Amino acid sequence: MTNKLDDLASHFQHIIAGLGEDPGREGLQNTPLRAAKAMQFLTQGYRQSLDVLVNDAVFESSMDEMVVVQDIELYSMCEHHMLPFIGKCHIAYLPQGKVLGLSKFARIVDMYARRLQIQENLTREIAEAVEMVTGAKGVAVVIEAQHMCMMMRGVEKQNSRMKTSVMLGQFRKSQATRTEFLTLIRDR
Ligand SMILES: Nc1nc2c(ncn2[C@@H]2O[C@H](COP(=O)(O)OP(=O)(O)OP(=O)(O)O)[C@@H](O)[C@H]2O)c(=O)[nH]1
Ligand SMILES: [Zn+2]
Repeated sequence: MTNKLDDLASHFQHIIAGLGEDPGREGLQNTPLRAAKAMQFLTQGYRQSLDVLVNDAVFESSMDEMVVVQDIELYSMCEHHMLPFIGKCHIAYLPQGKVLGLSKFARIVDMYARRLQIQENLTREIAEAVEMVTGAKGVAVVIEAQHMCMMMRGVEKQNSRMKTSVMLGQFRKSQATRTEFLTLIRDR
């Protein structure tokens, strides 16, 4: 019985042959397995859970001012072309008795980014996860990214960036809160 990795590798072998290459030539002999491992890594978010990832790193705190974690690197793959989109994610929240361990923001970003995504859904999923885990009064997420499917192929535009934002709770209700967040991430 073949395992999932071997199965995936055999599909990559067909892809290589389908591209007109010889999968048996020396430089490509281990490529199907490497590519399969790389794709498994890049989609490991499907096999992770928020509970395990947060690992109870939610701490009681009287902090009730805005917390911002900005410039979290983001590597994802668009669900239309399975090509990378790469950028930065900024997250803010207004704690309500609980704060989240700092590294967990990056882990949450990675869990949702390591799936086939569109940027809009990725932004929303990150915001909703932070809201759920922290029970915050509000959560804001901004993603700025460049899409390889627009750069390397298609319209071939090298300098356009897509910005998406999701504002929940207080960030949605209050213009002042939104402005404070947007000013904080702009002044860098
Ligand atoms: N809104 C959104 N669109 C995306 C994202 N990633 C890729 N796309 C777009 O998805 C669309 C797919 O369009 P199609 O016309 O079906 O595919 P295509 O013929 O390869 O399109 P072109 O890229 O224009 O050549 C394209 O406009 C992509 O730019 C994303 O994260 N969000
Ligand atoms: Zn795409």
